[in-house]
Amino acid sequence: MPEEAFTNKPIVWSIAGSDSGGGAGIQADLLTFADLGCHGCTAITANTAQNTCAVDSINAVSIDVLQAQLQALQTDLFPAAIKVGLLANARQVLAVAEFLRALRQVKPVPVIYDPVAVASSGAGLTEEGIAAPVLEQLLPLCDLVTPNRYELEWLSQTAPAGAAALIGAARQLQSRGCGAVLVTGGHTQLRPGEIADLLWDGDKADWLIGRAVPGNNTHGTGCTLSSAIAACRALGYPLRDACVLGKAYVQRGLRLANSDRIGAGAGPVGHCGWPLELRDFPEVLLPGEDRSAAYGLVGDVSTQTFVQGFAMPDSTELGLYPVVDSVDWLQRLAEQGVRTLQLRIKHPGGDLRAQVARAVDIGKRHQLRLFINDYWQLAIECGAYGVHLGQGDLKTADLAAIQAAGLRLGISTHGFYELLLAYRYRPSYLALGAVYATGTKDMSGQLQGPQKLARMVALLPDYPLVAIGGINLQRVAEVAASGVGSIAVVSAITGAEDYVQAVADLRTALEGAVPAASATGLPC
Ligand SMILES: Cc1ncc(COP(=O)(O)OP(=O)(O)O)c(N)n1
Ligand SMILES: Cc1ncsc1CCOP(=O)(O)O
Ligand SMILES: [Mg+2]
Repeated sequence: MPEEAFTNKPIVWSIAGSDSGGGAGIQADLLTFADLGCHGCTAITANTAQNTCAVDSINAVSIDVLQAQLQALQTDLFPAAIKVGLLANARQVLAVAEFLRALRQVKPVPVIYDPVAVASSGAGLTEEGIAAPVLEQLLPLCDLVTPNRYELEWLSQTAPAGAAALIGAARQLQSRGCGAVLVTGGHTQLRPGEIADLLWDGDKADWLIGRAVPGNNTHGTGCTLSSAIAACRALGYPLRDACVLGKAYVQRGLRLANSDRIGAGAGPVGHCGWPLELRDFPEVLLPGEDRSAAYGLVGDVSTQTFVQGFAMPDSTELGLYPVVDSVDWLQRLAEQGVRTLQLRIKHPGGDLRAQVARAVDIGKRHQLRLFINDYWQLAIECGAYGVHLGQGDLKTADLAAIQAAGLRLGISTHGFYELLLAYRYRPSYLALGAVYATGTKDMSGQLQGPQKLARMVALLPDYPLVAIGGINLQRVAEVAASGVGSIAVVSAITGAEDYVQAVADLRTALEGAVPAASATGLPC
């Protein structure tokens, strides 16, 4: 392996207990960090004696020993994210909170807290009386808290029955000062066969619905989930993407470890590498779905009818896809033989309807796959080939009308969560971006880079996918290595000195490019 493979790994800490059985606690955390490409460090809070059947003893370390570990790490191995797990007593909670508060002054770091209080075997893992210091001192320092149903009851002091009550309890817990709450669904099936995690970020409730995996190898799922989320935050994934990836990682571990026989009790969940298969990823529950009621979303703000399945393009490979702001540009590029095009008018002047009608006419004459950005009503009225919508538009556009009119639908996505959300509609294509920074549109906070792009493309290898954002001739090969079937460009064509040459060069580069398994940045 080349030397660079060992450098630049983000450092993630686990402040948690040791599981002598090797299935949970820091043992699971370290396996997870390594699996996801991070370097794990530990500050051990307790040296538990346990196996797959029972927890025999907890054995908390002293505050001095805990602080010594944290100090040693801080001076040399500053973290990119921290996972906090088992804290054995109130003194440890206070010591960790004090340390995290001071660390925050040096540099803010994402903190993911898995409030381990009860093992899956039912054994209590902490002393009584830690809820108050957790709520008052620790919670406000956490970006995400990941309770299971029992831990949610413990911390919210409620016994939520049903989905709506779970949302209420999650909201209440988040209001104590943490950034977000992810309630894991392993102990409650709101619908048969579905294991749904609830993410409340202070703004919005999201249900991430996974399929139940039969089997007994569930030990360490909570630890693994929270450490996978911490690893993904350290790798630069935003919170929602990190939650989706963490859940997929656990799902993969449950699926692949299913046949393992380790110990006589609940065996350890597997640690089986980066999730690259769609079947391990959760579905994002969408407004208007039939099953919304089971997830407590009855009476929600949405008045949308949920529809799935839009007319598909004639090919999954849409090729070079220029996005232009005028009918004249459409005409010029159609004459160059470009087949996929988008009219994206951001500063309308003159008669918009007439422009869309002219564009549709050019599209028909040249047999274009012509998508109209934003103006979906005009696109329907003028009989366009398709429309392109952003994530925000999904809340307001009449998707049922677009589907009924037979128009194709392309949807913008920025990361794993939005990709999974948009895929639920089964649109005609999914756009992934912004791959690189671009002067055309402010995409700060939404940049993916070629490696994340490749990891997303891997989920949908046979679906029409479009990469967009900062793509130019020099970058085509790197983008195409992801396996994406189309690249959308604005300035690489409309800002070129010679657009005819630019079109020819981009097409040649795209046609000559080859998908590469190494584009995911993972061992092949
Ligand atoms: C192919 C393609 N992908 C993404 C976009 C961006 O669309 P949207 O999110 O609607 O943002 P605006 O283009 O409206 O600024 C796109 N236009 N085309
Ligand atoms: C519209 C849009 N959506 C995401 S990035 C982008 C702009 C792409 O423009 P360019 O190809 O010039 O970077
Ligand atoms: Mg738009």
